[in-house]
Amino acid sequence: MSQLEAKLPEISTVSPTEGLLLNESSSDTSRSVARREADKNIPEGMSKSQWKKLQKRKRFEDMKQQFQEVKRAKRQQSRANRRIRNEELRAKGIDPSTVTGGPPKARVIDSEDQIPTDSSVIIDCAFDNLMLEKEIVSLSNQITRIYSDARRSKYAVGLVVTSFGDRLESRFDDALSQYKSWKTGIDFSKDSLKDYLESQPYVKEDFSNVVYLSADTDDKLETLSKDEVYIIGGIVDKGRHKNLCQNKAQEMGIQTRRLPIDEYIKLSGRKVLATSHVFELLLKWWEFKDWKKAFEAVIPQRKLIEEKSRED
Ligand SMILES: C[S@@+](CC[C@H](N)C(=O)[O-])C[C@H]1O[C@@H](n2cnc3c(N)ncnc32)[C@H](O)[C@@H]1O
Repeated sequence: MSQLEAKLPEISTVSPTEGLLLNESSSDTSRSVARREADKNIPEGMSKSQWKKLQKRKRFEDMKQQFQEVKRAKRQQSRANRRIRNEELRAKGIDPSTVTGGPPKARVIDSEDQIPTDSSVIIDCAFDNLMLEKEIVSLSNQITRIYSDARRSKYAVGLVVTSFGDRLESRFDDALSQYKSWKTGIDFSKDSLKDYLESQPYVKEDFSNVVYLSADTDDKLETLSKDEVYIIGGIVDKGRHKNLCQNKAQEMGIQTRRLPIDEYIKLSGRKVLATSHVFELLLKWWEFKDWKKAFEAVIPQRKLIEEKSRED
């Protein structure tokens, strides 16, 4: 057991929220004394309930930090255990990679190992005011997923989030603040899509090498090409805003393309995919240069049309 775990035995197996509850259910007397003491420090102009909320948030943050430290220590420990186990196996003449030890983990590829595609993907997040709070949370989680997929992918694409601000930025600041240390692999820009595109030397003045992806066009995206910029709408709207990105692209004079979804996904299913799925599909296309294989790798099997019925 690490020194830290010895110090914090009660939180090593609980989440920050549970940790908070656990903390709050400790001795009533000591808690109320501590609270009475804290109440004496209520800043002027702040109500008691605002002060209580602030204190609760502070306790939560402290607990979260302790929880993360324990998790980090556990990770280090399990890495050390694996090293020892591998050395023991090697000493017995066994190649550790041939011995199964749990599910394989996706490797984070060093960007130098990635094959450049010379293409970029922009996640256009200009739709903050059209989303519910829970949809903002969902979008922020999708962007986190996109970042991690981009880092794990064999192929490198330039990745930019435009119109980063408002509630989306607050959500990242409050709950996903580790994003500030993502030094490579993604850029967060406060610029609007138009300003960003106009400031990039690799974007042609007439936007002819830019493609906005939209489910609402008949034109199909046959292949991806180097030197092109692909835009994906950064929005979760559960189908409320049909044609939103299609219309925006048209107004900006940007061509639109749909994924060749009818060919590979059951027609009864929804044809509008989530932002993160579309990004993942683009990465997989670069890997396989084949939409069928890309769809198979990203979309749940039950949604894929069987090869036979497709031929029929
Ligand atoms: C959840 S969808 C947003 C739908 C939104 N109502 C719109 O107007 O695009 C997120 C984004 O993923 C991309 N997307 C989703 N399904 C697509 C498809 N079948 N073909 C091309 N792009 C798609 C689009 O860029 C879209 O803006």
